[in-house]
Amino acid sequence: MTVQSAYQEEKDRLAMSMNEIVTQLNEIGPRYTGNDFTEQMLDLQREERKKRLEIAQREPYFGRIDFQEVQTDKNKPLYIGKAGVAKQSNKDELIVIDWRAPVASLFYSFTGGEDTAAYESPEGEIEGYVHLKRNLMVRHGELVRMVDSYTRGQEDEAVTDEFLLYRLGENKDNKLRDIVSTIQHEQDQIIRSERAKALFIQGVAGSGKTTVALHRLAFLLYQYADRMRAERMIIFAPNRMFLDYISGVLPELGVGDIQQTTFADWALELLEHEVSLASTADTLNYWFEQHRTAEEAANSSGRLKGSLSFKAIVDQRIAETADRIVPVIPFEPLPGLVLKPEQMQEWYDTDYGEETLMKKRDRLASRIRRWFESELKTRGIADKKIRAKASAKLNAFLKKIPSYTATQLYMTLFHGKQASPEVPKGVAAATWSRLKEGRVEGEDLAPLAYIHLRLRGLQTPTYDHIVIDEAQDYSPFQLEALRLCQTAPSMTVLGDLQQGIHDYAGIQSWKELTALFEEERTGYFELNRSYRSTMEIIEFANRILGAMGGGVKPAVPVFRSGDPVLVEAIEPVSWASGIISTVREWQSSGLYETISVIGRTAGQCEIIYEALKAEGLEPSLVQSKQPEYGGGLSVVPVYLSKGLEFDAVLIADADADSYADHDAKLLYVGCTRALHKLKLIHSGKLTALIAPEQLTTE
Ligand SMILES: Nc1ncnc2c1ncn2[C@@H]1O[C@H](COP(=O)(O)OP(=O)(O)OP(=O)(O)O)[C@@H](O)[C@H]1O
Repeated sequence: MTVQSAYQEEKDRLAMSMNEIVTQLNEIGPRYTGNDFTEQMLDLQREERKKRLEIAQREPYFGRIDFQEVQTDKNKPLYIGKAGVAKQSNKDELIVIDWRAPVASLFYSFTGGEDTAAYESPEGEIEGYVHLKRNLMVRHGELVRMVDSYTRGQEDEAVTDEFLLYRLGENKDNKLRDIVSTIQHEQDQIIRSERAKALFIQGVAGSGKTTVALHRLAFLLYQYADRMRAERMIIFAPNRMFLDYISGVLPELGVGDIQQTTFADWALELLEHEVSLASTADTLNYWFEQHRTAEEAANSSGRLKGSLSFKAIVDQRIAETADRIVPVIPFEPLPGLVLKPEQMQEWYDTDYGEETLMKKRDRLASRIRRWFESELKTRGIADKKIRAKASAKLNAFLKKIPSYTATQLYMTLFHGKQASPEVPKGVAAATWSRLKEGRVEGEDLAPLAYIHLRLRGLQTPTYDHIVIDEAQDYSPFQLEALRLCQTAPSMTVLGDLQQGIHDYAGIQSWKELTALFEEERTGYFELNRSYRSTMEIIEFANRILGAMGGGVKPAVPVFRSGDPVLVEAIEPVSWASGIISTVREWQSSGLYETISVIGRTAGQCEIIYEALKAEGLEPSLVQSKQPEYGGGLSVVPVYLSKGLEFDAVLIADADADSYADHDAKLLYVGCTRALHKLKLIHSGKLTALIAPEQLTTE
């Protein structure tokens, strides 16, 4: 078949598909507004279907794979799209196959060659031959691009990356996008991994971790539709701006209603805002606005409070409290009327089985009260004075049964008779003085959430699946708290140790987190290919990490070449004008949609922001509490740039003063935000993290 006839064939097929989709859409009637429950349910189903069809209408499919099962001689073209569509007249005939369907996995897993390929169907493995793998790009109902990445019998039998490279070369706006049309095999394996596991993903910068996790949620909801619900899934991300940045992906995949939050917001809500959080900006200022040493990070109170040894201290305190719940002395409200401790113990042990500690405590107290009322009634005690005296005794007795909120129990660790000797005095004093005023630091939230869950449990249903992004910044204790929110682990935990810039709170090795789960319930994947940046940028960034040592695996770039990375010395007096002229040049080139000037500190970013604004360049300044990221031209402190990406990045201060030897991860994060263009300027001595041979100038 010639290219022209193949193109015509695809155009005809597209016209047929669009026609079918539009017809089906038009047949969906208006919304039902009455009170009939069955009709309401049917209306919801119709709405669901409408949403899927609208997704299909925007882009019916993006790929085609021709597959011939070994037992047959029929070679079937399968069209893969974001939402499956069956023919109205024959529901068994799929005009579009949902990308999450088992057979669609062939589109992602097939890497070329004449051998048979296979996919797992509910009936077992299906084997066959792939004849064609074709990428199709449809925009506004028109076929705009067609690339064959594999044709059986042609000389080069490996699947080519041409379409992927085309997609990677595109500019980015202010939102992360879905990647269904170009999911790579190693990413697909993670997306389609089984549900009942804690999956850990170590992925280099730009390897698609965030994107993959979001696609995995969409896959799980499709594959386990009978067991998992979007509203019982939750995503933890580092800050609200990041949540805004990723907010477009799930709706585009037809998934809504998944909770998206930060650990701090989640914990504060769980604690019913019993405490308030000292400003996160203060914490960031403390760690990033001045130089801090690795020793300071290692000895930080955050590391201590996130550790399993601190959890052991908390567990011990909970156990001591549990031991004190059932009274060891008899209750005697009236002479001769005795409730024995053995009886209370029996109620406690047998009647309230799996309840949480404080719920058991409350039930025991109610049971004692009921016993008291019924005994008084049986004995016919009506004398008001006697009753009042007995009631006073009851209240005094019940008061002695310990009752705590999470904060109250936590506070006992730091002050007073029961203070833990294992908590260093300075940490105890600082924590206590904050707690007294109802304030906590981020580091207190994991223990508090954990205590709350042990004392009172989760008010909402347990989570079917938990996603934790940037998990290298999580402590083992945080994960232990989240573990209590599930009946069995089903998690996707992703991060990059090389970007672990919050080392005053996070982990040093994945083992610290994986060890919390049974081995057979744990999966570990590595993503080493980086899709975001050009080869030049990745190679440059890898050298920075080389200076860090520690045997970290370098990122492997996709073969996408771009401009060389520029490092430019500039006179201090020309620093601001240098930044302005670079931004102007990039803007006027028309090549880049998103441009970021990345500074080392928030203070420096403010200066840059003002300078750009004075020139009428309309930048936005990214700050720690920001709820949204607007794209365009932005000025970002390096420690807030994590997770984001920009077409062009200017590192504004690559000086030795700004980036000392132990700041390699910070500089690495900054550089790996760039897709196509990276430039670094320095007005003082260049940071030693950049080797002399890395220097290229325009
Ligand atoms: N298979 C793919 N096809 C096309 N683009 C991809 C693919 N995988 C990743 N990308 C793109 O690479 C970029 C980085 O993805 P993402 O932000 O998910 O990576 P990450 O590993 O979370 O990065 P980081 O840790 O640096 O924040 C995004 O623009 C994403 O769309």
